[in-house]
Amino acid sequence: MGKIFCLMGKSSTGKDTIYKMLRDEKALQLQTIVPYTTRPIRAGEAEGVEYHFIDEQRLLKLEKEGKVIEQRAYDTIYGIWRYATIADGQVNLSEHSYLLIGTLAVYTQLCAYYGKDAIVPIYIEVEDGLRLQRALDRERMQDKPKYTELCRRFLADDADFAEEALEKAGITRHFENDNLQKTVEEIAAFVLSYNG
Ligand SMILES: Nc1ncnc2c1ncn2[C@@H]1O[C@H](COP(=O)(O)OP(=O)(O)OP(=O)(O)O)[C@@H](O)[C@H]1O
Repeated sequence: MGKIFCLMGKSSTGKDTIYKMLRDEKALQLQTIVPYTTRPIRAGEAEGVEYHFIDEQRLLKLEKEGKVIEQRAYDTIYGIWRYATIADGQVNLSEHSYLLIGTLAVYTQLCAYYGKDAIVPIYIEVEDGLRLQRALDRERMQDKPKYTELCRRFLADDADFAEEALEKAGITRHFENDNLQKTVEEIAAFVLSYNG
């Protein structure tokens, strides 16, 4: 039986970077799940690649049809953006294992939908000062840096990933992302211990 490996961590801990490296590591044979969002499509993104871009009405319809596995809403300075994983036939755990990036709430909802045994948490951690530095460096490279949003997310992180909440969810193992190559190797070995 396959697993869904759920990468989690505060903002700028390297989830996206690590996700791409694990996804591209052929030996791990991890499939991806395209999530859905109501946020506007960004330059460089394509429908069905990073996300399926849908509007609120479509999401509501999917919800009524019982197809929403998990969803979350972010009250951004641009309005409410929703993100969701939808039961649209992408996941077949009898054939494959999957990799996705989630929040603690996503992890909990996935456990409720698929059963705790099917979901493996991978919690990534970076010391706060270093993490803020990486966030700032990344933002500064954008055409229009959004420092207010960066600060909002940084402050929200503590509540989203409170230590008690992690413990309550049974997430005890933490992967420190101090050295990218080493961290990815560690996580890859962890994934292989399930799949191998
Ligand atoms: N081990 C590392 N050493 C140095 N820089 C790193 C390391 N891992 C990731 N980074 C850099 O840190 C920044 C944040 O990484 P990334 O965008 O992957 O994080 P994220 O957790 O997906 O962030 P967010 O949740 O905010 O979208 C990027 O610029 C990335 O290149």
